[in-house]
Order: sequence, then C-alpha cells, then structure tokens
Amino acid sequence: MSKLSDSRMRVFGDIKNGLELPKINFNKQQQESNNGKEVNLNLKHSNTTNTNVIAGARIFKSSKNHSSIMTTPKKSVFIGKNSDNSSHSQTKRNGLNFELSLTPKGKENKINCDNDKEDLSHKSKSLSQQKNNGANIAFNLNLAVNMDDTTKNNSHNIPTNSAKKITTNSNANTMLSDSGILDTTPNKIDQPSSIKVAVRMRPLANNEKTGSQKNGKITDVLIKDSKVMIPSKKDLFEFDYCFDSSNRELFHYASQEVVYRKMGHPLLDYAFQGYNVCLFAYGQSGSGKTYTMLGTEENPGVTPRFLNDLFKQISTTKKEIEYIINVSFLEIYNEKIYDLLSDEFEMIGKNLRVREHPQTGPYVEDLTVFTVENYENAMELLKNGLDRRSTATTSLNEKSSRSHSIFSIILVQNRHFDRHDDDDDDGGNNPRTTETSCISKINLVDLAGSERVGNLNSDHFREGTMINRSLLTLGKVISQLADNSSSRLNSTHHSHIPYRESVLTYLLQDSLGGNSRTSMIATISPAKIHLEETISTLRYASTAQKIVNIVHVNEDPKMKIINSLLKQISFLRKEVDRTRDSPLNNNYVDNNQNELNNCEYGDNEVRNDECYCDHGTEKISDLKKRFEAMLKNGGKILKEIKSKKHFKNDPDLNLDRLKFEHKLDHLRSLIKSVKKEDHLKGLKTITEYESSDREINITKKTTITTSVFEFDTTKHSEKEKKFEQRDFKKIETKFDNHVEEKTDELNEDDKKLQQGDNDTFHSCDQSSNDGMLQLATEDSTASQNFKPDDNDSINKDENSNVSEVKDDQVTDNDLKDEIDDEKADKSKTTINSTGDLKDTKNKDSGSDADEDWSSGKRGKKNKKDKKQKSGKKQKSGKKAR
Ligand SMILES: Nc1ncnc2c1ncn2[C@@H]1O[C@H](COP(=O)(O)OP(=O)(O)OP(=O)(O)O)[C@@H](O)[C@H]1O
Repeated sequence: MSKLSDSRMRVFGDIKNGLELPKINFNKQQQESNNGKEVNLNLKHSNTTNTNVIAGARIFKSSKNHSSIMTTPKKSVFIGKNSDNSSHSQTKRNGLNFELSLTPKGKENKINCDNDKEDLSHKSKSLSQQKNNGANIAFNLNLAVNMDDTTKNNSHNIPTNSAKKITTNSNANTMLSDSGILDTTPNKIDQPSSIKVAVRMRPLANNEKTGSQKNGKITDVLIKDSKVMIPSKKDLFEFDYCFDSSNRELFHYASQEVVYRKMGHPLLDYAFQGYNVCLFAYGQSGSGKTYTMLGTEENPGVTPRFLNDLFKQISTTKKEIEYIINVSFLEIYNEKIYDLLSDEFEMIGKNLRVREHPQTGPYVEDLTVFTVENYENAMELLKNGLDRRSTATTSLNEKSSRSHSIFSIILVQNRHFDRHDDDDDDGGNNPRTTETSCISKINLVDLAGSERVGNLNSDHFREGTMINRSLLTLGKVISQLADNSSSRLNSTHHSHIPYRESVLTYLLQDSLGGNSRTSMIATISPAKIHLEETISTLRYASTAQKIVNIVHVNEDPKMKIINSLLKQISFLRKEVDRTRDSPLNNNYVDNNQNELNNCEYGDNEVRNDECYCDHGTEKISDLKKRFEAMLKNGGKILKEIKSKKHFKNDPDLNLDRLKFEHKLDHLRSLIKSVKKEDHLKGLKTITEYESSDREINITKKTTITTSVFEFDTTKHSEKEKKFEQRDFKKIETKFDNHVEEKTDELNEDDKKLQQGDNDTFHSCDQSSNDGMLQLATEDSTASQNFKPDDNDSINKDENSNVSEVKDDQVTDNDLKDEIDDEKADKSKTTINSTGDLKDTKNKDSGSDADEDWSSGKRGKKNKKDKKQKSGKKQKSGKKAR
C-alpha cells in the first residue's frame, strides 16, 4: 500500500490546470531529477495483468519532500475495471483495488521513488472502507469501458453495464451514495485527440492547363508520401496524409474511395464508439472541397460514403442495439444560419439563432431534424438541402459554394442487456434488463472557399468579405488553440479563444478544441498561378494539426431521457409519414392519440404536438384568409374592367387591363412560390399584392375554399399541409383559368374597340359577362390541378376541373344573387354571343393571334395553344411596365 501524503485518496482539479493526483514521496535527488519530467500515468487493476496508459502527465516539485503529478488538462482520469465479467459486482461490494504508476514517456521502466516497494504505484483503499471512514473523495469512482485504442483490448469483452468510470469533480466533495452503490453519473473519460489533417491536390482545371505561365511551368506543387513540397519556394509541409488526385495515371492517385477510407471511415468507427466527430474541408475556392465532401453521382464523396457505411454497419450489428439516426443540414451565408431542410412556412429563409446549452454547448435553435431509416432517406435530404444551398459562378469556380454547410448526423445507440447482480437477493441469478445510451454528433462541413477579395466582382464582394471574415476567425481560433495545446503542460494560463467572433466558429466550438474527434482535409490546386493561396492553405492546415481536443464517450444517464424523447420524435415522424397518405382518415387521430398516450412521456408529447398543430392551424387559417382576399380582389378587378368595357372610348380601359394583369402576375408568382413550397417568397408576394391593392375594399364574401379547408385541422399539421398544397393548386388552377380567359377577352375587346365594330363589341361584352360568370362560379368552387408552367397538364386536368366545379358550393347570398343574375344574362345572350364569335373567328382566320382571341371563348381543344400565347403576352406586359 502506498503511503499517501494525505490520509485520503484525492484526485481533483479542473480542465485548465490538470488534475492533482496523490503526492509522490521523492528523496531530494529524485525530486530534482524528476522535476518537469513528462510521464505516462498508468493504471493496473489488481485483478488484471494489463497496465494501461491512462494519461500523459508531468511531475512537479510541490513541497520539500513531495512532488505532484499533473496530468495534461483533463477533467477525469480513467481508473479501471475488472478483467472479467464475474468480478465487477464483487468490486462493487468490496471496493475497487487499483494501482496507479508513472513511467517516463515512451519507456517501460518505472520512475524510482520512496513511496513503497512498487515505486510510484498506489493502491487504493477499498471504497466501502473509505465510505465507512467517512472520508471525502474528490471524484466519482466508477468502472468504465474505455473505447480508446489504448485500452480497447482490455475492455471489449466487458458488458456495458459493468462500464463505470472515474470522473473528477472540481468541488472535490462528491460522496458515494448512501446505498454504497457506485454512482453512474456522467461517464466521461477524457482523452487527448489531436486534429488529423490531410491535404488533397485536385487535377489541373482546363483553364489552368492553357494559362500563360512564367518559366513555362504550370504546376509547382509536389506530393510525396505524407509531404507536400513547393519546389520554387523550397517549402515542405508534413501532414497525416497527403492525397495526390492530380492525375489518374499516377500509381499513387488518390481516388474518392481512398480519401474516404483514410479520413472518413475512421471517424465512423469513432462515432460508433460514442465520440463526437467532425470532418471539414478547407481550401481556396475551386480547389475541390465540395468534390471531396460530396462528390458526384459517379464518384460520391465522403458524405455519401459515410452515410452508406453507417447504414451498412447498423444493418450488420446485433439486434440488442437500437439505433436512431437524426440528420440536419444548415448553411451559414453572410454570417446567418439558414435551415436547408425546413419546409415549414415561416422557417424558409429565416435566420436561425445559435444558443448555448450549459452541458452540450452551442446548438441551433429551431433547426429541422429528420429521423432517417436508411441510406436513401438520408441522401434525399442531403440532395434537397444541396439544391437550396447558395452557389454562384465565380472566376475560380463555375458552381462555387458561397456558404459554409454543415450536414449533421446524430447517432443514438441504445444498448439493452441483461444485468446479473450479485447484490440481488437471489445471488444474481435473475437478470435485470438495463439500458445505456450513447449519442454521437457527426459534423460534415464543407466550408466556403477562401478567396482573395480582388478576385471577386461586385456581386460577390459582400459575401466574399463575409466568407473571408469567418475563415479569418476560424484561422485565429485554430492558431490560438494550437498555441494553447502546445503550452498546456507548461502554463496554467490559456489565451482566450475567439469562438464567438463568427457564427462558424461558435457552432464548431466543440469540433475545434472541444469534445470531438476532428479531421480536416485541406484542398489545394497544383497550379502555379494559385501558389500563394496554396501555401496559405498549407500553413493553415499545419497549424490546425497542433490542436489537441479532449474527447470522451458521450454516455450519460440523462441520455436515457433524451433517447426516450428521440424515440418519441421518431415515432411521431413515422406516424406523420404513414398518415400523409390518408389525410381524410378521421380515425387516425384517435388511434394515434391512444398510441401516443401509451408512450413514455406520451402525455407531454401529445400536448406539445397539439400546441404545434394549433400553431399550424393558425398559419393555415391566416393563409386561407389571404388567399380568399386575393380571390375576391381578383373578382372585383374583373368586374370593374367589365363594367368599363361598355364605354368604348374609356381611356382607363387599357390601364385597368394592365393593372389587372399586373395583379395576376403577383398571384401567379405567389402560386408558383407556394407550389415550390417557397413559402417565404409566397408571403412576400402576398404582402406586395395586398399593399398594391389596398384601395380596393371588398365587402362581399366568397367561400370558394372554405369547404376544402373546413376539415378538422386541430390535430395534425402534416395532414393540413397536404390539404394546403392541394388547395393552393386549386386556387392556382382557378386563377390561371381566369387569366387565360380574361386576357383573351380583354385582347378581344381591345381589338374590337380599335376596329370600332359595334356589333362585335356587343358580343364581346356578352362574352365578358360569360367571363365574369365563370369567375363568380369558379370563385365559389375550386378547380383543380392546374400548373401554370406546365402546358401538358392543362389538357390532362380539364376533366377533373369539371367535376370539382360541380361539387363545390357558394355560400354567400350576395354573390349567389349576382351569379344568378349573370347566369340569366348569359342564358339570354349565349346564342348571340356564340354567333358573333363564330363570325369573328371566320373573319380573322389566318391570323395566329386572332385565332387565339376567338378561341378564347371556351375553345377547349385550343386551350394549350392559348395558354402558351397568354404566357407570352404576360411577359411582354411585364416588359411594358
Ligand atoms: N479530386 C478531383 N478530381 C476531379 N475533379 C475535381 C477534383 N476536385 C475538384 N474537382 C473539380 O474542380 C471543380 C471545383 O471543385 P469544387 O466545386 O469541389 O471546389 P470547391 O473548393 O468546393 O469550390 P468553392 O469553394 O468555390 O465551392 C469542380 O468542377 C470539380 O469537379
């Protein structure tokens, strides 16, 4: 047994200053010779033969006869575990015997000191004894499965429930629980992990091959093994890996697969072990970051391969582990965070906020998270997000990413296993099921390209300076962290890290200098013309290499609760998907309600779900009102135009028509936005529309869409969304029909006014009555499935249009009266009108444009042609404005 300078065993400290371990009794000479020596702190459990290095440490002279061991800055030290399953409960009852020893770094032999025969080793008293003595211990002593390579051999056959660990606690007063059972709170075994850095060189681009070069040299970068050389500058950089992808013919050509195997796959392994991981690509614009991270259809990059292996691995692992995979995708553009996966009305284009959780660090508030079940799901989300990412053509890259993107995967692993506990009355014969949970966050980051501002045109100047600003902060953070990492052991003072100076670094705080196994791929061009940027990237990368993160497996009892909630989310998402196909099924809400109630935390979840749905209902009813208002306004305008047509020489007629077309433009673009689910744009258009139309005050009420909207919207927002989209289509159809018909009629009127043909004008008037009638009828119905840009769909959907019209009803009496009046008008004038029209058609045959006008009188077979022409007209109308 070691002689401790203190009768209690003490391990305490904090992350900045390292941990103070039991003092060591050196004689004076030993004290001098060992002062400042770097050592390994080893652990050996008395039941095992293996000794594991658990931390790097340094010896310091602390008092006359004592030296102290200071570990590298860590919160905790791994103490030990039993080598076989049978003895861990024994340990629990009788206390844990372990032995700490110090050895010079890189050597096996122990340092001599006077502590006892075992030199610097220390055997603990049993924990139960300590507890009985009422001694303070400055840590929670637990057993742990250490997933790190150094202890893997020792730990892999230990069931997870025997995994406990030692964690220091800076308040140095944590007691064992009254029951004497070891505390299993935060399971954090900190380990140093330096950032792994690789460089990848892309092939020459076409314009680089032909560009004029000094000395006739096009390239000036060489890669050999793990080194990059710049011959003209006699510079040499060394990294963990250097990938030469400049020429496929090369023997050592690094394909996408090679890059993934070396840089991506190891991170996947770490993620399965429970660590947070991060891979980011850094480099000049056009140097191959996106190609490396995402690749192409034929040559997928790291992210698709990572996802593929993730799901493959899950499918081959044992059934007792349950996996939940959540993904999110965001971009940081001009220092603002945008959700790339959200299809929520008000979330698109919304700048999200970063918040900080005291335990888990920075996170993005309101970011959409999807639970995915397979590779295809995940890839679909990735592609959807990429479509929304901000890109632009720059001098260096045809499709340059103008934002930093972070694709995050949360891997949750729930392990269920049977625990045999000797403490049980039955002697441990009856297994009890236990669950542990592990959550790993995987960040795959494609940074925007670093670029000299001189290379940017005025369009991209602002975004270029923003990109450079955040990359500059990233550089500062990296270099500060590198400084701190190298001075960690010698100094207690650490410089401030300016994480908050940019959104990027704030969000990546954990990946840089925090709890994450992080790798970086620096991409470079071989071209001599980019040499300056290449050297700057290489410097950046070699500084990043010096950063040492402190990592631990994310296993925590609180995770159980989080897991349970994640399960709920996953369940709810599945339900949403399932019910999407049958939105009219009224029973589903009740059934699901029951299922939800049966879930753990079900009550809260249901309540939350309801809140969410209420919110959704509000949005929908608001939208509904806006659409209705627009429809009414549209009707009013048409009416006004119609009434003015009686005055042949009304100078306002054309103006009104233009106004009307202008408004319909707004509506059309609104409907397009809605169709594309670009709700934000839709909302903007509505606002524009409404403000341009404020003077028109409509009192009559149309209820065209009410019947469609009046289903029970209080329970399920997805169901509502489905309806919302369907109804938008109907409104869209209706308006397009109006535009089509009214444009034709107005053109016809126009022409006839010009011709001064009174008879024809009369028939036009009737025809515009028809048009109004149709508007009123359609206002009270909802025609279906028309897509303004999709000419083919016009014909396809005409039939459904008809049946839809029959089904709907007008509820507003005033409007009904008006429609009835107009119907009467119509029935009176139909024959005349048709006759006139026929005449007109005959007169004008031979002219394309005229045929278009005449066929505007419900000539269904020519509808497609008409549509195309009215589209053209609209464009010219815009030009005129
Ligand atoms: N290793 C490679 N092999 C083949 N082509 C590559 C490679 N790396 C990049 N390219 C090609 O170079 C061009 C630019 O690459 P990429 O878009 O990935 O650059 P980037 O660094 O992401 O640029 P930016 O920062 O402007 O978004 C693309 O056409 C890409 O296909």
